[in-house]
Amino acid sequence: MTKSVPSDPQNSPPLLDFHNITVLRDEKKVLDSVSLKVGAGEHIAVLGPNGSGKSSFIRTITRENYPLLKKDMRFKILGEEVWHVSDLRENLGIVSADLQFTFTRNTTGRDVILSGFFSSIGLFFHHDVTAEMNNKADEIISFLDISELQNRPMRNLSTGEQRRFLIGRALVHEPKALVLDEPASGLDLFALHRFRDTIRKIAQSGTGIIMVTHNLHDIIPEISRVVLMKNGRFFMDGKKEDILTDEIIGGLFDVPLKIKEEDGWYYATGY
Ligand SMILES: Nc1ncnc2c1ncn2[C@@H]1O[C@H](COP(=O)(O)OP(=O)(O)OP(=O)(O)O)[C@@H](O)[C@H]1O
Repeated sequence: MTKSVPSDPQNSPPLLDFHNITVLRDEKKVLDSVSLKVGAGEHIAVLGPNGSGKSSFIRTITRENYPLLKKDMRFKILGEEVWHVSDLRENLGIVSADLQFTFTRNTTGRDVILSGFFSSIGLFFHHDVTAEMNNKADEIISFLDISELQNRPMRNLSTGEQRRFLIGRALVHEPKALVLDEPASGLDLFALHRFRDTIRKIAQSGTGIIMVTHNLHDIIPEISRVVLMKNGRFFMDGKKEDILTDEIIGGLFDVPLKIKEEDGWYYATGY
């Protein structure tokens, strides 16, 4: 059965409440005693260099990674410690390049969106697609402006086009938050522009955003909080304008650089 979670951010439990979480993969600590609380409806970016543990963090949210059991750990999502993965996926819309890779096949874009109702990779004979599901898919397809692409197989769509169908799939359950892993990778300038507009609209509608990235320019103006990650640890967490400075970001990536801000967007230059 689907868990019911209150939708009013003021009265909702935190989206994430992690305390002292350690994850081992082949004896390597990919997350090393991390703690992070993210409020309902909050928009945050986790920024870190290659190999810092960002994807491991996302896989821990999506319960593909499990933390070591410790006495004082907390591992809550939307107020709950224990989740069935399918319930979790209804509450969190996940978009990642990993997921996109699994969908690069003959499934049509529309079926990719509909498969979100069944937490499956594509539609199969036992999936009973109702009129209500089809109506929701139509609504999302119109919101994302992908109606002309909907009947094409995913493998014939560009990276940016595929990404929009994955966002559509993530939206079918009207999730409490979107969880985005390097969401803009592989997009050209036009696709990036469309993608950012879409994520901004979703953020403005009150859906929480948790984005991991190594690119400053993925951080949409709606994201006000930035957490820095290195070597499997979160080592700084604060307001975007306090964190995105020449010294701090230059130190994070070990390269001298200058940060520029324009209309709420941040860019690194001079490296
Ligand atoms: N299964 C595994 N076994 C051993 N080490 C692993 C495993 N998976 C990830 N790692 C290591 O854990 C560290 C964190 O990897 P992760 O993919 O989370 O980093 P990332 O910040 O997402 O990197 P990128 O930006 O390059 O995608 C890396 O050093 C990686 O080599």
